[in-house]
Amino acid sequence: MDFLSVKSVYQTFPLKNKEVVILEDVSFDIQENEFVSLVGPSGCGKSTLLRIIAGLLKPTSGSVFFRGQEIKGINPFTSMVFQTFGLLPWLDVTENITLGLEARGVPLKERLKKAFKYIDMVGLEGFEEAYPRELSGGMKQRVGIARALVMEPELLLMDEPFSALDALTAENLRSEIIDLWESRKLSLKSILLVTHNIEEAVYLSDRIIILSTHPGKIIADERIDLPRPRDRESKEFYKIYDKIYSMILGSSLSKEVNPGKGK
Ligand SMILES: Nc1ncnc2c1ncn2[C@@H]1O[C@H](COP(=O)(O)OP(=O)(O)OP(=O)(O)O)[C@@H](O)[C@H]1O
Repeated sequence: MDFLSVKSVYQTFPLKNKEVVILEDVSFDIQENEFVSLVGPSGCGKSTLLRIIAGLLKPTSGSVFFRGQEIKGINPFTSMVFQTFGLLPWLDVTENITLGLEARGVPLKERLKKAFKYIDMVGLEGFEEAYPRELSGGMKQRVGIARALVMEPELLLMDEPFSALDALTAENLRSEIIDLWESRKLSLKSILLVTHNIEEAVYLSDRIIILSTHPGKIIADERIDLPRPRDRESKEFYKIYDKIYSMILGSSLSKEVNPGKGK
């Protein structure tokens, strides 16, 4: 049985009195212990697809299954990390992290115990009572990651989590996420990452799924078999990078040259 299965998902949105197809017949599976990235041109529907998997958006048609069970409503096996962190400015670090647990009805003592565990794990000790405005971008994203992990998801959904950070901070957080995921100490089994950054996708993923745009359709599903930790300078790394890059470029160029194609 597949860990996560997305089956024949279509999504349309209204635009100027017309229904525009954003996602067309999107189907793929993710297995346990896989790190999968979703890449594709801007506007191809990557974030929409994450929201559908999280159960925040009901697709126009099609379904999402988790371990064979159809997800109707919020997907309790997932939590999400956002590009712009999504923190509530009037809550401190601990309160931001425990908000979801509170909504689940977890008692205060247990909420705090779990929050402190994940605050430690993401390296935010000493900042328990800090407010988002007092934190750097990297620290805000650490709160975002702790807030997602404290829900003990089996599948972590990450929507461009590193793209608002400076290069060095992004690099540190990438390594830490890989270490956390590889440690297998958490309930976390698999990660689905949305990214524009092809190098990041090749560095992190077991598989890269490429979406075309207008409408968003899967055009490739590439397995990355390079051993970890990966060497960005290696010939093999470059080869895969080039291949993914050409596929994305090819799909957006063919749409510019022949915009009616695929409709
Ligand atoms: N709720 C909505 N109502 C109408 N249109 C929407 C809605 N949500 C998304 N869209 C449209 O759907 C398309 C896909 O958006 P989405 O954010 O999923 O793309 P994306 O691939 O994540 O883009 P980017 O890489 O730029 O973040 C866009 O054209 C967007 O304007």
